[in-house]
Amino acid sequence: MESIKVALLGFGTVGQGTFELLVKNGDLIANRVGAPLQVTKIYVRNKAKYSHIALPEGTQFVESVEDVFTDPTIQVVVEVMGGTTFARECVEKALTLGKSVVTANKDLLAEAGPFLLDLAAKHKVDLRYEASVLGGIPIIRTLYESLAGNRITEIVGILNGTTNFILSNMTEKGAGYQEVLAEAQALGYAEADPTADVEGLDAARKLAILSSIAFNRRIFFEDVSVEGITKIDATDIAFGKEFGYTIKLLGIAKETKKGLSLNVHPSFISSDHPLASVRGSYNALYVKGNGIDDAMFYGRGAGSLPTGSSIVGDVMEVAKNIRTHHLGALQPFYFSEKNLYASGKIESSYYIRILVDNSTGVLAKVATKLAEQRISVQAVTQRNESETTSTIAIVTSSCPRSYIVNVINAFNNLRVVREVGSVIPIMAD
Ligand SMILES: NC(=O)C1=CN([C@@H]2O[C@H](COP(=O)(O)OP(=O)(O)OC[C@H]3O[C@@H](n4cnc5c(N)ncnc54)[C@H](OP(=O)(O)O)[C@@H]3O)[C@@H](O)[C@H]2O)C=CC1
Ligand SMILES: N[C@@H](CC=O)C(=O)O
Repeated sequence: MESIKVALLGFGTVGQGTFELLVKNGDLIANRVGAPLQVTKIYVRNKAKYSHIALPEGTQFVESVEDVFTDPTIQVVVEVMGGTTFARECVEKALTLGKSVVTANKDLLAEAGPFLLDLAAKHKVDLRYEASVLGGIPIIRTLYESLAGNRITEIVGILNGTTNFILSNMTEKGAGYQEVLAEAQALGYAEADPTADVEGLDAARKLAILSSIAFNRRIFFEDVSVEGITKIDATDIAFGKEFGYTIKLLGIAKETKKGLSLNVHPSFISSDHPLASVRGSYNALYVKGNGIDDAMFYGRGAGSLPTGSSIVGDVMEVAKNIRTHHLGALQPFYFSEKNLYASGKIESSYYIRILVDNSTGVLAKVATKLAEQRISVQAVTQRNESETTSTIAIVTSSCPRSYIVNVINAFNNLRVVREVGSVIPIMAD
């Protein structure tokens, strides 16, 4: 039986996980596809870097990407380099040459996904990207196919493994931010530039990709309002625990009467909420649909083999389509013209932390400012920091974000307030 030839572009964490699975599960994969899959070429910039790796017969490293494009036997190109410039050139070229593409590149998908999907359809080839969102959790195809009969109203998720690993370790072990970030990098969870993880950009890209499918719109990274975890510190985590909350970086896309709102920001959630128990590099997505009601998808959101698992699943689907002449059958369905509601205008309860002078009546002054903005308080706690200062942590009732912006301005003008620290939305159960 003739094998289906595959090329890898890039051989880092994900490239190596993909290759390992294709080799070690080769028999099983061949049986399931109906033909063996063979990686014949792996494009890398510098072969010498990989000289310690013994490749099986029939697989070679190449240092020119043209060796892949000019090889007519290669039908599937797996792009696992990352970035949006060279990677985009390669993906466009492969599709235009009639080669199907599988990629894990959320940066590229969130920037140009709709364009690339149209290009794939035009050239009657497949573009698959399961690995671009939630690592090993099969969510793209689930939304695309299994949940296609639902009108989806909301998706809420922990979409980034690195930040979840950092926040879990800070919460459970009292670990320091920098130390845990370095560990996440060593484990292969973080992006080449981890700013994308900790500033929430990676989660925002994933939310754009998921929302495009769930809400049938062309949604891009720029449509998402983003805030990362860099301002969260141990004090907030400790106060959160006192109030019964756990901190998570959430991606939330919600249909409202005014349109779709898309937000990524740190959020307190009740410690009893199922998302609170999603720890370490695990990710999860909550989906609300008018048929399924609520469903939660959970698993490893990053790492070599989990992400490789999603890539291999996609390569197998493409290979089956090659065998059955069904390439290009999976068309994107962008048909909704609904407006985006200004993201960032989140109505919810909020946690506010302020540093104040230890003067008489300080709590009453703070309460007056809250009342003036029509904000009612659910809980409040005060902790002495020194002889002259203390921290006040407040949990408000649900109110529009604009009320919170106003009260923060008012606090900043209050002489007894030394500093307004964190302001964190609290997700309703
Ligand atoms: N790590 C993870 O858990 C996940 C990653 N992803 C995505 O998968 C993709 C790859 O990530 P990951 O494997 O972690 O990244 P790595 O940095 O580990 O690997 C990237 C590989 O691509 C190569 N590469 C980068 N740029 C070029 C280029 N211009 N020409 C040739 N080779 C290039 C690198 O080569 P060199 O060694 O020469 O730099 C390296 O081999 C990214 O899009 C990432 O966002 C998606 C889900 C999970
Ligand atoms: N850096 C990403 C990798 C997977 O997408 C993450 O931490 O989730």
